[in-house]
Amino acid sequence: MSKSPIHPVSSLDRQSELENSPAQLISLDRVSFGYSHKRLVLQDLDLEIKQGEFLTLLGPSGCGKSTILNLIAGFYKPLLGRVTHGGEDIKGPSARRGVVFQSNALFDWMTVEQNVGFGFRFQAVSKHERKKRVETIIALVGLRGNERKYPYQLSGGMRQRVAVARSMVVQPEILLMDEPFAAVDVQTREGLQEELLKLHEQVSGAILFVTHSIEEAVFLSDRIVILDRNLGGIAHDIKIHLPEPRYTAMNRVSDAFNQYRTDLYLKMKAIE
Ligand SMILES: Nc1ncnc2c1ncn2[C@@H]1O[C@H](COP(=O)(O)OP(=O)(O)OP(=O)(O)O)[C@@H](O)[C@H]1O
Repeated sequence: MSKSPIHPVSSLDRQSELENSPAQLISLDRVSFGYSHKRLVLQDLDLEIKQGEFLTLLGPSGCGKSTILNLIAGFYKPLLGRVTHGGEDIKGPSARRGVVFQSNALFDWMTVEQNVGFGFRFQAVSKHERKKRVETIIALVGLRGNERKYPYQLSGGMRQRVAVARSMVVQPEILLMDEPFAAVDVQTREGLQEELLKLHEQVSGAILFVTHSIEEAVFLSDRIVILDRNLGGIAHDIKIHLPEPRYTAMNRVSDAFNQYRTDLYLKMKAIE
């Protein structure tokens, strides 16, 4: 991604910045939700996401991670309680909230830059501004030089970068990512994680990330929430303090990383 200088910030600075920020971006307030009358997936759930925060949802299969993401995206409405963005009820999808899934449909007949530019479909942005923003985001996700390629000419990792760029080009206040790197090989996945952290440093949005991987969650997040299927809610809410810049390889092997991993593994085992 971009080679612009990144100023190292200590993890304490980053965490205290988030702690001192009064700005709650997204709020789930006593939310209950179920797909049928027989079972509530979420029960009386409270969750807040701050501006700029990188929050990951972890938990056993079926605990409701994607459901929370879809409620915030505006694809579903809560049965009870409120889901708000900047204090206003979320009534449907909005460009203020970008969504990236495990596999994203790119338009096969459009080039990379046309696919990315498609993010503007609901926005009144001048042609000049569009072009500038498409160029910038393509550089940020490491796709410079591939602007004229078609999806069939790209690897799986590159296609995911296009999907991320398309969601971010409209500068959403939060990016909702549902297992976005689950379908790519391990090495590509590590590269994408590092690039996402750099992107997150350079654009001022929050990220809500869903994954099954404890390692991925620890490497990426400011905060991890573990959901418990039986509670229909939050079992643990953990702040992650790792040295900045977060994307360095050391952060995958340090003692602090291993301690978080062990702690989260045991917590997950206890609720499975
Ligand atoms: N469209 C749907 N219709 C009916 N039930 C659904 C639907 N989507 C999800 N569910 C059920 O709701 C529960 C929560 O699903 P959800 O996908 O939110 O969990 P998850 O934690 O993201 O799971 P996974 O880790 O397996 O992706 C599961 O029991 C699932 O089977």
